[in-house]
Amino acid sequence: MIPLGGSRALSRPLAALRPCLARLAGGGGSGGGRRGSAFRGFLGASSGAAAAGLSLAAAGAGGLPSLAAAGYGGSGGGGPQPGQFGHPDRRVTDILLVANVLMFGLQSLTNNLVTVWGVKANALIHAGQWWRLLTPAFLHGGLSHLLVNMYSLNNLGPVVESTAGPRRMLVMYLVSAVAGTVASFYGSPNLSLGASGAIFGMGGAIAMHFYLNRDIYGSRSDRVLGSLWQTLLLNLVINGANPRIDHWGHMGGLAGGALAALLLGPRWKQTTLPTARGRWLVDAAPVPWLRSSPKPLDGGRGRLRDSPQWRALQEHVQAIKQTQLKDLLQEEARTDGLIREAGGLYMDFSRQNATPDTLKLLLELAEAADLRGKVDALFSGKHINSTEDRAVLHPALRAPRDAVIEDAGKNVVPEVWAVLDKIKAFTERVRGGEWKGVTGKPLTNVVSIGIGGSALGPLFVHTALSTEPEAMSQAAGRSLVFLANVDPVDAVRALHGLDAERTLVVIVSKTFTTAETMLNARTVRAWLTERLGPEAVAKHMVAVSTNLKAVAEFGIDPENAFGFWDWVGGRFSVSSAVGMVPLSLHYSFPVMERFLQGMRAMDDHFRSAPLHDNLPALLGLLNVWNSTFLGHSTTAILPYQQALQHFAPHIQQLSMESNGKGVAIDGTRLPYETGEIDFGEPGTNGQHSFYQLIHQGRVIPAEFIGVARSQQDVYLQGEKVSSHEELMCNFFAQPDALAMGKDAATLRAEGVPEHLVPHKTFTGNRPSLSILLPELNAFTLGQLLSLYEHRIATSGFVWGINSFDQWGVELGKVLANKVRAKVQEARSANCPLSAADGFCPSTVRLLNRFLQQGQTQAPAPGAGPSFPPGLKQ
Ligand SMILES: O=P(O)(O)OC[C@H]1O[C@](O)(CO)[C@@H](O)[C@@H]1O
Repeated sequence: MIPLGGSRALSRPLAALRPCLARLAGGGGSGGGRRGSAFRGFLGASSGAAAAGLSLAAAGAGGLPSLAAAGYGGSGGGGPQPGQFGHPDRRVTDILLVANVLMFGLQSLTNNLVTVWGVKANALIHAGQWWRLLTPAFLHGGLSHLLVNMYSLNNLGPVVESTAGPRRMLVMYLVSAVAGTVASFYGSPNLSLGASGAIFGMGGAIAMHFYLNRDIYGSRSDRVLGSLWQTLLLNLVINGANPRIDHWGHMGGLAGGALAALLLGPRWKQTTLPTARGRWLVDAAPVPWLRSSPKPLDGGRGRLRDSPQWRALQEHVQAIKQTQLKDLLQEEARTDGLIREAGGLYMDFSRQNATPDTLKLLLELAEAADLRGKVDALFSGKHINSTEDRAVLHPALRAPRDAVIEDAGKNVVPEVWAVLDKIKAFTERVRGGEWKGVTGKPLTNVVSIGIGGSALGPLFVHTALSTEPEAMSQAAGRSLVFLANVDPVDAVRALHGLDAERTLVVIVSKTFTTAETMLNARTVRAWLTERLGPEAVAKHMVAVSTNLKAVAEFGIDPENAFGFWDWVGGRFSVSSAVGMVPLSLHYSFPVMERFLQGMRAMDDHFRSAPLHDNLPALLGLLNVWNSTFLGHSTTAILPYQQALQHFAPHIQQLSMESNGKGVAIDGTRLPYETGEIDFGEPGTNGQHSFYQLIHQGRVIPAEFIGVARSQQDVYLQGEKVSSHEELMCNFFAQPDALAMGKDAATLRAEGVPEHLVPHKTFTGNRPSLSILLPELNAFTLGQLLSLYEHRIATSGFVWGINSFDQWGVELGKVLANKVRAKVQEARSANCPLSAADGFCPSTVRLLNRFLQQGQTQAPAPGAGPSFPPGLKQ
């Protein structure tokens, strides 16, 4: 709003208004009293509200995210865009725009009689002309005044309309308009007019909406609120001292809009509905009059598929299918655009079936899926593992001591460091020989019992560091083996030849109920106590678990247990005590601390780098591109580094248990496939095994991981290159072979016989990406692992699934319990199973054959364990 008087065109009708005002004010002539002087004041003013409106509009246009894209407003996920005049989702905004323009036309046509009739004039309002509380919001003091306000309305109106709906938006607009005039009426004696009070109200409504619904929007709320605050501040700095702006009107409008949004909503609450599946957002606005109907809680997945961003990528697939990598790879600029580096890790994805346009579209999809908000939710302890109502805070496991990361209002970092300190003290005592076995010998062998996430990650790290010079020297004279499978053969493999007197057993199980781990733990306990007596448990067995009660019941002193928390998923637990206890025993705590620091460095990068340069985010998006859009269901993980021998099996669990889901996070069936089949082997072994298929059979996107400096290199006299260089030559050759292929013409030119040409042809155009590490040590290993942890989370966030639960593993476990009971029954009754036992005919036959052929005998009561020969010596 501006005090009226800046326009010469208005001076005549205003002059006509003057006696009337003076009379109503009880003053005489033109100058008496407060109102008279104010009247003189505005006659000299100009339409200086322009800057005020413009700056707020800038926040609306540039700073505010597309709410529709977040899945909470508008239609089809795309939502009304400010510039799309005539879009059905911004009808009220358009009506208001037209109304203002028409009114301005009328002001001109009537030689400002309309202005005189409607302007805010305190004396006339006092006299009962109440319409003047609303009408000033539809009048303007000049063309520039109108244009700036309409620009602002065009930016902010659709945001309010998409979040609150058209009717509520209209009410808020009118309330803000009146609130602006009322504030001006009480605070300023000047005549004034303009839509900016109402437009400030739109800003207030947006701010209130994002504040009230910050649980739903996550970091998006913070960004919007931050942007609005900045705008307001800027406004005050630029225009605060400008007497030609009706600040009362602006502030009144702002407060009116905020209050209207507070009362009218929408105020979203997450809940379930008795009548529908999944979780819903229900509008709990205090004034129920204009409440919205419930919406499925989603963040975008179902609707993400219908979004313009998704459709754009689908259409883009056709364009990509017209391209050939052998041509694309000639483009220098494209190559530059598809290479990134962070923390010394170099990532080249120019051999993806992708162009910079693909990247742009994928980043837009990430925005539509609120990837940034979901990442922030992860790091800030929101319970994003909604089916288990748990936070997902594995980054807290490697956070610095002074970090603050909260779960349910409690900083978890001190607890993390309490356990790390305990691990450090314990492992130093064992490694230093202070902690001895029951026979007084130092404990130099470690057996780590655990399965899945309680084994695969630590095993991968153990192998990766076993040839790294420093770790190797720290591990001198020590051994570490992993016992995972319940197969007794695995127990023999792990224990055969071990000296019990020098062996420390670490039982690793998040739940401490996993059948395989607990049977193995009982087996190894029997193996130990048979040799060293029952007192061996106290000195030779420790545990890592979240279930310290079960640990105590097993017979392990809780003092010898290392806890972690339900906010650490099993497959994300390498950096907890799960990995830190056995690996620090073997490699020392300082080496493993560097591993944590490497993970932290990549966590920080993931959290803070823009998505465009964010390695894990880009990897995750490329996964979505390959698997969902291009239909490649498999990913090959191909480290050219024998030390990474167990990397692919760990990633297999990390990825497939996380993202192998059939329903979205709200329980609705997904309209697309998620997850990928991961497999891999180190090069060059894989080349002599399955590479045939990836070169000429199915198209399988490959991830090549190479290391510039080897942990151990050999360079023989007379060889052209060192052994590591020989290995790396393959690392560089294979991606090009996949991408470039070899065509029939080249083969013929080489004189290949015609009947062999089809067999020797390589179609090429097969996607891969290459990651190059400077070297493989504890730090870079941490970076690599964190890169893949976050890449997998990114894909899951975009797919709209819960990557942090694993209900799919339960059914088989339950059925195994039933089989166990029936096997025991059948053996003790010495009677075959039948259909009455509740199995299908096939299982009955298989089980009976097994019982017939198996040689297992239950031990006689009171007899010792029946150990196989491999465990007897
Ligand atoms: O650490 P725990 O509780 O023994 O579980 C082992 C593994 O079993 C699983 O629950 C799957 O069965 C994995 O998610 C987990 O890593």
